[in-house]
Amino acid sequence: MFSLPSTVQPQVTVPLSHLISAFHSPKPVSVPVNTSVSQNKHRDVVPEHEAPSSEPTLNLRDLGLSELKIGQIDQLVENLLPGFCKGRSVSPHWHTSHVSAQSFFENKYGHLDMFSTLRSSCLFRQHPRTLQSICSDLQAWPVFIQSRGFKTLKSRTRRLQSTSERLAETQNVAPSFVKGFLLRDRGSDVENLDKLMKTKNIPEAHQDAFKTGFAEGFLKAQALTQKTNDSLRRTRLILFVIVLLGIYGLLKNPFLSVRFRTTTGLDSAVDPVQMKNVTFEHVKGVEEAKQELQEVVEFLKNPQKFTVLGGKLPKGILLVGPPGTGKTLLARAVAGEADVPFYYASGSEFDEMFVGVGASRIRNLFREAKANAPCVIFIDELDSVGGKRIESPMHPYSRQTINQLLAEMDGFKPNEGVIIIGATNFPEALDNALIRPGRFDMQVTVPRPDVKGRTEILKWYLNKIKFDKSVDPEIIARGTVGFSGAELENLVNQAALKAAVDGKEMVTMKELEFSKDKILMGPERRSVEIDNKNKTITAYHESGHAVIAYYTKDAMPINKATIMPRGPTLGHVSLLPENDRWNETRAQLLAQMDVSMGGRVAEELIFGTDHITTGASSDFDNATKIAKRMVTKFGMSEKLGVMTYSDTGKLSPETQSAIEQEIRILLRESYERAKHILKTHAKEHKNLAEALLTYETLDAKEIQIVLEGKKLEVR
Ligand SMILES: Nc1ncnc2c1ncn2[C@@H]1O[C@H](COP(=O)(O)OP(=O)(O)OP(=O)(O)O)[C@@H](O)[C@H]1O
Ligand SMILES: [Zn+2]
Repeated sequence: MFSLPSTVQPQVTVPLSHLISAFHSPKPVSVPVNTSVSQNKHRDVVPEHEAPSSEPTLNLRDLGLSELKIGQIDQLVENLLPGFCKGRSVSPHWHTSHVSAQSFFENKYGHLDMFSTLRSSCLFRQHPRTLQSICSDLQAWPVFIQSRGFKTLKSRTRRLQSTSERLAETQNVAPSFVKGFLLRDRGSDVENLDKLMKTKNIPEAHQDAFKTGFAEGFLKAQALTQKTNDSLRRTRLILFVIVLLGIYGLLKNPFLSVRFRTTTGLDSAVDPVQMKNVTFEHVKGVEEAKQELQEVVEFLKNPQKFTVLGGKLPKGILLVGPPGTGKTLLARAVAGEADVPFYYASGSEFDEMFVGVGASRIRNLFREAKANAPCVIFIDELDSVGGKRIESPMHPYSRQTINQLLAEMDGFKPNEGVIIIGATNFPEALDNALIRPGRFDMQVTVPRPDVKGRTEILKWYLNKIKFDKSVDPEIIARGTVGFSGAELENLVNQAALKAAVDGKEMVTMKELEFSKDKILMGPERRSVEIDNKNKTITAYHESGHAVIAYYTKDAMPINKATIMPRGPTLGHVSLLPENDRWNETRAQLLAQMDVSMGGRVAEELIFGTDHITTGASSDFDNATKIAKRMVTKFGMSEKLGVMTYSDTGKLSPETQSAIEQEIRILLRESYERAKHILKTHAKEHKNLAEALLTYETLDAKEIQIVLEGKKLEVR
């Protein structure tokens, strides 16, 4: 009899299938009745199961456990693996002596298919844990299949062996027996068990304990193995998930994804956009460019019409102009007018560190475009892909990319209906091969808008917001020389924001002027505390500029004077050209110099030579630049004649000193003229300075009222 004291420690292990076989042995010798009944039943129903089993079948007697009762085994199992036996009774339909693995794969190969393990591991754990189901589970583990799980068994044995050894020592059981049992052939091991009991003269009284220990050890080992295998499965599952995540992450990696996208043709650069909503109507102030592009639109609308007549249109059009002047907008408008797909690509997208990636993207782009002709391909920042083919460590494969672009452009016929529009701010940086006939052979300049263009652009964007009737876009346009379309759009937007912040319902000239100054000179610095003395100096300085501008015939009309600090300045006077000046006369240049001098002259006249300030430095910069250009570039000096002096550093010392002298004379004469005007109009100067101290900012009309000696209406 197995007595199952809970203190008995596990000692050795045998394959569970042996134990199962033992339960259902067809040769019960001294097995109690209840066991033999179920075994007989089993034999009656499925006798064929026993014969083909390749697994050594052992019975309780073989194991020396013939006196072990089912109830005892249950109790043992329940003690060691609580819950395993819950509700278990020897199932009447548990009739197999050969325990098959869960799948064909396992039966065939002797180990688990990793994927099926992962798929089914959860389900397994949810099965009712009858001994049979546990056995089935355990059966699947290679360690329990003697013929195939040798390695695992050995390693596991080693682990258990060490436990057994320790226990054997403490319980006076020879370690050699344990080793022998585990490592040798099962049949002889079982014999050894019986023999050992005899040879070691284990007393009868201890034999039960020995057997119980034997069985308990087996079951504990099963539990241990199950745990190990569970955690092994879990680890495998976690590893599998990590590997999957890793693969996903790698594909998301820019380098790999670029390769992936390009090789699969999924590059985002080749997604066309239908440009119906953008037309020439949306592009203002660049009439010439629009006219030149009109014929391209006609061609895209009806390519056959052109080819029938033998006409040949350029393959590539190069839009050249400063940033923000509407090149992209124009290209979109071409596609929109013709109602064809628009393929946008930025040159920098092709500028790849990796060999072949840029070239491959170009190939993809052209392949897609040709398949969807007629269409427009727009390559922004063409200089970054089509720059001169220099060897640079920064762009090691740029040569390949340009060559690919050239090859693609040569690769389709003019009548295929694909128009390539490139845009650049630096046409001089482009590779010569790109701009020869047959490639980008048509150049369209998109300049900064003139005053008329600026007015149109301002009107266009003003119409998108609420603005007061008093707003005169032309005045703003006159004060925004050199602004691009994008900057004008920004100006209107900033004015709208300012009006909203101030709680106004409409945008007025004030907000527009405000945002113009902000863009030109930086934000207002209202928080800056300027003392009265400095405020007074600034007021006289600024009104000095204004008075000179007002009384000098060729000076530009005044737009505004202010002593409000903004950006790096404490105040300023803005002048408005009536029109964009394409040329300037000598008188106009001298007038500009005089106006610049006005600030310092005012300081000197009002506060004395000892109290002049540093505030005039930028005025002198400006005046000196004009004087220098008059002498060295415009041939406006009698002494130095009609000659240009580009690199003054390389000139002879005599010429250099002659130039310097001429510049100095021009500046001194200018200073004297300014002084004369301010002395003559000292009263007006004073009135204007006081008005500025009172009102901070005065517009053109108010300045005129003050200078005419009239009283300003209280604001
Ligand atoms: N002539 C214009 N008419 C109307 N809007 C314009 C004009 N020029 C620029 N804009 C506005 O400025 C925005 C930017 O212009 P766009 O991108 O076309 O300039 P770009 O010349 O292509 O600049 P970049 O050289 O920096 O690429 C446009 O979306 C448009 O809102
Ligand atoms: Zn000044």
